[in-house]
Amino acid sequence: MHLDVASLLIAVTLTLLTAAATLLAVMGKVDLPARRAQTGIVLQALGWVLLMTSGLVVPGALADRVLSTLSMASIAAGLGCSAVAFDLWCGRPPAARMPALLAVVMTLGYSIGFGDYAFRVGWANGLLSVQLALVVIALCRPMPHPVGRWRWLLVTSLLVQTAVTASRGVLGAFFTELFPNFFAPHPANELFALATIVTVVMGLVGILLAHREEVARELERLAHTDGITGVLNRRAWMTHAELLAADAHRQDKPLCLLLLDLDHFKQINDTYGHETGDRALKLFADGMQAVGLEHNLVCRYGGEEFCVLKHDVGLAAMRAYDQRLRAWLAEAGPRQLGVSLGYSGGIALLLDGADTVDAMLRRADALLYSAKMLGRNRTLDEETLAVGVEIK
Ligand SMILES: Nc1nc2c(ncn2[C@@H]2O[C@H](COP(=O)(O)OP(=O)(O)OP(=O)(O)O)[C@@H](O)[C@H]2O)c(=O)[nH]1
Repeated sequence: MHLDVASLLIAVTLTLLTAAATLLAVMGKVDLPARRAQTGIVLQALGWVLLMTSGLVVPGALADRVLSTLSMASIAAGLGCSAVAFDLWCGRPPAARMPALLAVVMTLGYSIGFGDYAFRVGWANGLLSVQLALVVIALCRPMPHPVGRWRWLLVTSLLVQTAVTASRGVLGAFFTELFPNFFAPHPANELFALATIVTVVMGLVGILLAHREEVARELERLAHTDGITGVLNRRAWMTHAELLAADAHRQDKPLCLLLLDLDHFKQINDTYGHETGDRALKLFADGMQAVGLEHNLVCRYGGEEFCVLKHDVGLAAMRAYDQRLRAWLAEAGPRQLGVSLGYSGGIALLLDGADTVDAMLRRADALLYSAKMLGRNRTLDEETLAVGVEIK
């Protein structure tokens, strides 16, 4: 079977253009990592179109130099964008500086040394393979969160690309007479074109899988958190709380719950509008987390009610938390919102035996109700209520 290099290179370019068009068409409205991946593949496709066009002009002429240099710049920049996308999908801040620097240095060197064929082929392919190898290393490093098998698909695809690109660099730089031209019939060119088609397809599948995983992670996060305040919603909080209660029973450790309800919240909505009401809810949740120290499981329980659960701490620590929160709100409410925020609360401790989070919530709710009846802006617990004293 005879392989025709020109047709293979056209097939590479078409594959890349198809992959770029597919990513733009099927991903829809996307977040930052997917946008970077789209830009990456579009730039690589553009780079190949420019490379193919450079084959149509007089070799070594100015047009060849300009088209080839732009092509290298586009391919290297595309690789840099893809590297940023992979970092973000892996849950890491993107390390964009090194790929960008390599892309700039490679393009400049290529343009300056264009007249020397051996240099430019060795230089461009050498630095591109370093860029590829760095992406592979980044993908192989331990991840902050579990990632799917798309990682290994991309690693395999990039490793193949690294190997063929590096071999082209070595052949071009040191065995120049055996490797006359990118478009010439040569086994290395045929292998390069075939490997590129295969790796583009693998890369496309890897990118789509990584994007799908990111979307699934985001959906899960949204299902667990409250949209306005960013803290856990009641359902997700209950799941965690029940596990903590089971642990506390097993290890005979304290567990303490505080149920809070903003005072006269309807008035805030009515006076300043719902948007300010929403900002007040967010500020309140921020405060609950800011003063939390450790072991602080916060949720928006519903409407203007919040709940915090602390394990390994008793009544005194929860009372101290309540005081810190009141002090924080007294300062932050007027400053950030122009409104004073007050709340009533009820504290419940996990009791021995078969006590549950549900039962704790019921007890805390009864105390919260008493706090409202006593005039609001106070927190009650079973002890203070029994002796007729309340924290305020
Ligand atoms: N802005 C905003 N308001 C909300 C939200 N959820 C519930 N609310 C409002 O919270 C208010 C709760 O009103 P009430 O149950 O009368 O409670 P309150 O005014 O705080 O009175 P007390 O609890 O008795 O001190 C209602 O006006 C609800 O519309 C929300 O997500 N955003």
